[in-house]
Amino acid sequence: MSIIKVKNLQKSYGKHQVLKGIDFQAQAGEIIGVIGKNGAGKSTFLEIIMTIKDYDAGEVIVLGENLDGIATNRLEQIRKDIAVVLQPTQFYKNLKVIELLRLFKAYYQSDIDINKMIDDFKLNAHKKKYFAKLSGGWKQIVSLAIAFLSNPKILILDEPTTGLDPHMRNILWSYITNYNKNNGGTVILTTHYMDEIEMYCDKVMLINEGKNELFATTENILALGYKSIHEFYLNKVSI
Ligand SMILES: Nc1ncnc2c1ncn2[C@@H]1O[C@H](COP(=O)(O)OP(=O)(O)OP(=O)(O)O)[C@@H](O)[C@H]1O
Repeated sequence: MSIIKVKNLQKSYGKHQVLKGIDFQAQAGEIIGVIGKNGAGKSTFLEIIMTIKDYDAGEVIVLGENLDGIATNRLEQIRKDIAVVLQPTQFYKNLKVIELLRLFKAYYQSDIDINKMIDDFKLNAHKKKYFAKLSGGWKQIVSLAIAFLSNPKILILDEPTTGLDPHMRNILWSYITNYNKNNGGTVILTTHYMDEIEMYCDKVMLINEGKNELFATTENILALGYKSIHEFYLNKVSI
């Protein structure tokens, strides 16, 4: 089942055209990595499909709805099915972890058991700490737990593991892949870590010079003769 379909997507900031024609598709249950150099337009692309940024031309269909001219009530309906984890945020600085989880459980009217979630995410030692005082890795893990409270059909992650140590990266990825396996949810993320693309993503989209230079499975890329996705990236993208 097609979850997201994007055709010839274009977006400029003033005179600076960032996206010059992106074609993209996500099927239910896929994990898709979006890669490209700093400033390539990855976050812009994610913000458009998470419905918080306008675009200039092209077609964007999310959960069967064309975003162009969509009615507000339908947009709100789509947004309920999308959860987003942006880069570590200080938004919640005055709340403790347990308070945050309770707050968002109430907000999403979630029937998820918070105590089980705290166990699953190994948050027992941290649940009474203020969010602002957690390390970057635990902030990301709490943000991910909050995102899961809405039981989203689509999970969008902007550089979820940037700055995390290898264990924290592993823990975060195990939650993401479990969510994907257990709920059949679709995950779309950006990362600069090519090993993560190779290990965890079904497909990869490379944005280069405003276009999707490639949209393929990781197996297909390696079958082209590259030793790794890292080698592929260095070969395809100039500084
Ligand atoms: N609100 C904005 N107004 C003007 N220019 C913007 C705005 N947001 C992004 N840009 C520019 O658009 C380009 C793409 O930015 P974007 O953040 O989408 O890239 P990115 O691929 O996510 O980069 P990075 O890997 O560094 O996070 C950059 O040149 C950026 O400066």
